[in-house]
Amino acid sequence: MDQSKEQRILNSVSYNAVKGDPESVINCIDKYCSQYEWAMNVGDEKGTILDKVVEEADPSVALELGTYCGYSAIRIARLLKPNTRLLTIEFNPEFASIAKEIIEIAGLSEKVTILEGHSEDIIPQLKKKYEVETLDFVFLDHWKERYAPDTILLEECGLLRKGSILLADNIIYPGAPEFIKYIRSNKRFECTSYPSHLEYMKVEDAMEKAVKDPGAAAMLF
Ligand SMILES: Nc1ncc2ncn(CCCCCNC(=O)c3cc(-c4ccc(F)cc4)cc(O)c3O)c2n1
Ligand SMILES: [Mg+2]
Repeated sequence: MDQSKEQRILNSVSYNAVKGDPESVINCIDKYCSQYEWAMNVGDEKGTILDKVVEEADPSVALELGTYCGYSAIRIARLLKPNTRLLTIEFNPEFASIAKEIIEIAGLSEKVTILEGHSEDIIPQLKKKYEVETLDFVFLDHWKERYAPDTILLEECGLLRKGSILLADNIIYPGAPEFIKYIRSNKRFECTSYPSHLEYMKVEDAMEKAVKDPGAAAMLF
């Protein structure tokens, strides 16, 4: 049976990356996907935006929707403080198991929990089954048509607090028009657009940050 592209990415990381060094895993995946096979990792240009927003959020509990090979999970988890955690949801079992191995090579298995399933099924379980109170940071990188309904679901499940930060990938390409319409017209969120490029390509793309009730936190003091 021929290997999948994701298996070939794992082979490259396993052979070339320095065990326990997240930066070397990130660089290895970016090198492989720009030189040999394109893959839908957030990449280094948008990854730098992700890094800055994660540092701004300084989350105790972070959620990622759409793990894929674990590239963005590693970018997020390498910036997390001790005793903080990232939960990441992936429904494709092959991707979930490849991501688990790549996250292990990066030495970040303690900080990252991969939850296998559909976001719409797992989000309602986060409070009770995964002992989440509220989410400080959410990275949306799964089905683009699920960005808006899952943001509403996170709200309905009481998982967002004043100051929770959402960051969404692929606002231009493939695009998430319903999400943009929803989030920019919702007075509870303050939105910022970060123009960039599609991973490993010269195609325009962007990320959207949405902070819930930003002013409210400031008004308390
Ligand atoms: N509900 C639920 N719950 C849990 C889940 N886990 C996985 N999924 C499904 C996720 C399926 C992959 C999502 N990501 C993308 O589709 C994506 C695509 C491109 C792209 C593609 C072709 C081009 F020519 C150009 C650009 C680039 C990106 O950066 C992308 O992120 C889930 N869904
Ligand atoms: Mg993406």
